[in-house]
Amino acid sequence: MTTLAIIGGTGLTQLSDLTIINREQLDTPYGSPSAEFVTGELNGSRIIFLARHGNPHTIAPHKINYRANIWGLKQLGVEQIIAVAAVGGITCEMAPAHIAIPDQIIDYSYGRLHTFFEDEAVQHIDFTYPYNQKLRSRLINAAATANIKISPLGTYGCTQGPRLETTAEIQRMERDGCDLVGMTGMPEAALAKELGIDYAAISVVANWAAGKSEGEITMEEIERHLHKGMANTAELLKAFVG
Ligand SMILES: CSC[C@H]1O[C@H](OP(=O)(O)O)[C@H](O)[C@@H]1O
Ligand code: HPA
Repeated sequence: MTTLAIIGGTGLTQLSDLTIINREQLDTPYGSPSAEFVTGELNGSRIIFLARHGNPHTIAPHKINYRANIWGLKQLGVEQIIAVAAVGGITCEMAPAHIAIPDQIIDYSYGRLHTFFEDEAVQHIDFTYPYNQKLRSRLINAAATANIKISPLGTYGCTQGPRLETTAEIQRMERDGCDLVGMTGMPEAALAKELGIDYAAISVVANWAAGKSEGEITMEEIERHLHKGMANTAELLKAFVG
């Protein structure tokens, strides 16, 4: 049986529907992962859960030890990852609380430890399709089963954070072709690909990106929209594993 992991981000530090079987703290050659790896049953299926920012949420996006997280999951035999990430919505379909299954990435982050291939013979992985197409299709089908409206495509732009973007930055990202903006999609997706783990993402829109609505972005609106978006995400995940 394929071992599936779910990585939770902002608004998803734990899966409330998970029946916990085991919690494991791991060390890796790359240092400590963000949190303990939680094994449990979700809708009758065995999964491993990891809180990307720690539990409680204390690790900023640029401080996450992405290599330790992905290495730890590989050590536990994980072959597939569904990553859940809060995002800002850039294009008009990506309204707050909406869910998208992105198909492309543009990486604007910098200075992150972003590869496992440093000290040995250089390896260049193919990254034409950063997200696994079969996992994406399964997520899209699961959304239909659970009757949740989603966008089946979208380009995710990964910024450095932790600050949010300026209006001009978002305008430039839109010209580049980004539909969504977040801070953690990279190097997470590329590291999974380097280790041969199938990876797909659920992007949950927390707010209109900077300059796409009146005024400034508030944490209050982010929390409100995420509350709704994460309730749908929980249903989507149950349909996906069920
Ligand atoms: C204002 S919330 C920003 C925070 O939320 C996202 O986290 P994650 O991708 O782990 O859900 C975003 O990337 C930022 O880290
Ligand atoms: O507006 C945003 N920008 C970057 N990351 C985010 N995560 C949630 N909202 C945002």
